[in-house]
Amino acid sequence: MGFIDEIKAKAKLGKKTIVLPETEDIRTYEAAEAVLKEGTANLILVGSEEEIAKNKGDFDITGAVIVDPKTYAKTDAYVEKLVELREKKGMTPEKARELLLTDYLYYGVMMVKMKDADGMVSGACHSTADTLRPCLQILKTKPGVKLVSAFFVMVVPDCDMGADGTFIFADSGLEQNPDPEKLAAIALSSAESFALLTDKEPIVAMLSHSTKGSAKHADVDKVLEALRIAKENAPEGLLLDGELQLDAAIVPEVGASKAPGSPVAGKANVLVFPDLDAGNIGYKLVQRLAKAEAYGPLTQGIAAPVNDLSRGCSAKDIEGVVAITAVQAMAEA
Ligand SMILES: CC(C)(COP(=O)(O)OP(=O)(O)OC[C@H]1O[C@@H](n2cnc3c(N)ncnc32)[C@H](O)[C@@H]1OP(=O)(O)O)[C@@H](O)C(=O)NCCC(=O)NCCS
Ligand SMILES: CC(=O)OP(=O)(O)O
Repeated sequence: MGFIDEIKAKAKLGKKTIVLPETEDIRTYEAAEAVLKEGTANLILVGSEEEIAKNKGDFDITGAVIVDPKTYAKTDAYVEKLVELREKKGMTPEKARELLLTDYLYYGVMMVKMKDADGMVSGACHSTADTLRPCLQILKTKPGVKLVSAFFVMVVPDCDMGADGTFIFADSGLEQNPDPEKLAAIALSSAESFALLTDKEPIVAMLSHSTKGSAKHADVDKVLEALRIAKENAPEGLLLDGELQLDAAIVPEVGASKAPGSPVAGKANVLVFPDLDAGNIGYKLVQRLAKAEAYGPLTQGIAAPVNDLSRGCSAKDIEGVVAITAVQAMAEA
């Protein structure tokens, strides 16, 4: 079974409830039909009956619960809670009501916050900043984790590197220029995400344009400092090394020649990029040129699972991310 089929099989056992707030986008309905047919999650769609009937085309979404913020019985409770959470940031009851009635992403996040849903998936027609800002503001970081970060699960066809072609790429979606402490936190969260989603041992490479001192630069020093911090905080036995170039990280012969003795070189399956430019460009290169499946940006370190999508995603990508979100929610329970 491939990565996503294994995830779907797990998701079916938990049957979590996932919110899809982007009811203006036809891909939402195509994905919803597939999710409901396969039984990987229960679904909540946010919007009015009329909007949804107009936007859904011929897709069959029987079984999805439709929540209209204007009439839903819990909207007042969401307004009250949002004010309580964001009062110090200037949130008033009037602003909260206006926001929740007009921005379905905020509404969906409040449903997760109030435990009326187990997770949310959006980002097919909203930028990552607009998708993640409500989650960061309302759900916040999980206790004991330094920051929320974003990763992709990449499944590369006909590839014997990584875990038979499956990798995590991080951070490819959120933290623009992580300092060493943040980069270390990204590495440790990514190792946990890999273990959770693949049931395989994470092998973590801190990527750079240098391998073991082959280049000198402040950017290399940043990765080395991140590695030092990550090692200090890592669970015992975690395979983690750097600084490694991409080829040294994933190609066994290159790893053996550039970084002999490294426990990671040549077999890494978790790739930690030095910044978001590298991570975002890197995932899109592999997705578009190697025709890899790319699931994400998935969040980690957040108090409840809310995941993003690329605006270039397909309905199949949404369907996959719904199943992944359900599996993350099962781990939270
Ligand atoms: C996600 C992002 C929008 C957050 O930044 P922002 O909008 O400027 O918002 P702020 O910095 O005001 O942060 C909003 C809240 O989120 C929190 N936050 C921001 N980044 C965070 C992180 N990585 N982890 C945890 N909390 C975070 C802030 O502390 C703040 O909380 P507060 O409002 O309670 O004080 C920003 O990091 C971003 O644009 N990232 C790049 C996204 C992108 O374009 N990716 C490429 C395509 S995938
Ligand atoms: C992840 C990502 O790059 O998102 P988008 O393509 O929507 O900017």
